[in-house]
Amino acid sequence: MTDAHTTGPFIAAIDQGTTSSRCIVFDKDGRIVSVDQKEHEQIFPKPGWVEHNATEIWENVQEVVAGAVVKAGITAADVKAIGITNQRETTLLWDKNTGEPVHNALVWQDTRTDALCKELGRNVGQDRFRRETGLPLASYFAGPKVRWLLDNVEGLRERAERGDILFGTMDSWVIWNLTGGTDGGVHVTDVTNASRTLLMNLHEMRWDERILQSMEIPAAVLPEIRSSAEVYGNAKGGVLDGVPVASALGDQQAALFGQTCFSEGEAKSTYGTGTFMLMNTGETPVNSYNGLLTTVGYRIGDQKPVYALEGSIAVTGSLVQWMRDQMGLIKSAAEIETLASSVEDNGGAYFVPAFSGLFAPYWRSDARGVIAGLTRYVTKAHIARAVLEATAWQTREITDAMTKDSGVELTALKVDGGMTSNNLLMQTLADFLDAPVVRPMVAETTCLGAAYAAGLAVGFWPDTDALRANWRRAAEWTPRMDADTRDREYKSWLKAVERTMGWIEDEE
Ligand SMILES: Nc1ncnc2c1ncn2[C@@H]1O[C@H](COP(=O)(O)OP(=O)(O)O)[C@@H](O)[C@H]1O
Ligand SMILES: O=P(O)(O)OC[C@H](O)CO
Repeated sequence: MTDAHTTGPFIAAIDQGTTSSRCIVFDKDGRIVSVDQKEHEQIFPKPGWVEHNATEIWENVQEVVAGAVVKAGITAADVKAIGITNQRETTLLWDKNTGEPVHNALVWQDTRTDALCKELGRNVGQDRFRRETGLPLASYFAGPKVRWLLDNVEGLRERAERGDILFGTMDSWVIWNLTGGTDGGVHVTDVTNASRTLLMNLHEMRWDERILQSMEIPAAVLPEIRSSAEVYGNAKGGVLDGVPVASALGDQQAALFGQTCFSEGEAKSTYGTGTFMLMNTGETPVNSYNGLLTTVGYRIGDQKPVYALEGSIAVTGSLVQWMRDQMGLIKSAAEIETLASSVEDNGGAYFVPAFSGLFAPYWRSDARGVIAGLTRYVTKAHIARAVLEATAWQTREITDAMTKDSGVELTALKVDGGMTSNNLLMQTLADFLDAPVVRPMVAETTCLGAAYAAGLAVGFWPDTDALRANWRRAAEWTPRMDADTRDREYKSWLKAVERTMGWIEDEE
């Protein structure tokens, strides 16, 4: 049901995430009117391989859109635009004549392209990729996943070269289906998603022909690159039939937008399955010399693109899930706070969750997880504490790199995402960063950002100043730890990180 104080019209945002798809309906003040959400299966065919069934995902998306619209008690006529946001880099190829995926989607966490990336590094050179795309050559990104599919699904390369196959990250897949699929669906992506493929020239916002050649990817499979806020087409069929599909942003860029980080130097960090900190660097891409990514923050219509520096951490909330599902040490994610709070400190234990190698600032695919400092004294409560500290220390490493690259000292950090409901974690974060941590009223900043971009595209909101006015602080944590303890603990953490490196040998 709609909130008693809200009247239409509304914007609907779809977030196709790593663990679930959700749809949220927002009103003009950026308040949530209704939410619907559904999880999808995580498929682990081999160690290091992670897949999603894209057909299941599209069915879930349709279900949650219908669910959110019904819960809001509205119809398509009340919805001015649909915004899309998505897990980034997750890669799908499908047949444009049948609409059938040719293989499960390869998820961003999947490491099967490690060897391919090493080979590309030797043949083409790391520097070329960094220079043209802003990214290090790593299995995280979409391009190598496309190449793997073309090389490993029988007959696929020929079909792709004939023009029968489409590539997309989840934004493209959802938009294509939403706008009609085999019946005239539009095949597009936005600049933020394209900037995560290792295939887009970051300076010119176009597919890079030389990189496509060296990756052996036919241009015929690629979607058109569009801005993050414009009408791509109208929804065809379903409960939102006829509503303009008016934004697409990778989920982390959407959170930057939803946190209204529209000025240079403003940053946010989102704590979900993984953690991603983005800092707005304005209209110029800033090169990173400290292990961060240079990426597109957003582009509104035909305005200039806005760039960002990003620190990506692969494993944060998923470590809590692992403690729950694989270790059985807690029954719910929230229980980690109770368990960790039952002890004063980590008891000397440090947990570096390098399950998919280490992302920023190291980019080491040969690293694997380590629990260091174990003695008989350590209990499961100390491990729970070390799990939470791992997220906070990894954030600290990224803020250090951001300061070095941008020259901007962190004065406060805007946070969002599922893990921010953990007060102990938020306090630990403020302690380790030695800076205040601030959470906004609407913690669903990813959907909010997609809604804001779609709303700007159709004139629902006039400009970014109107969006800023909606941002309100809900909670703040200030640092309490003394400098000596912080420095000593940080040194121990860094020592534990060293122990993770070089675990995987080349031939593995
Ligand atoms: N109270 C909590 N303490 C620690 N982690 C939590 C808590 N609640 C949820 N999480 C973690 O947050 C993640 C879910 O956050 P969410 O923002 O929905 O993630 P995503 O968008 O990546 O699916 C899960 O990995 C879960 O383990
Ligand atoms: O779906 P999330 O929130 O885990 O986000 C995943 C990121 O976009 C991966 O780059």
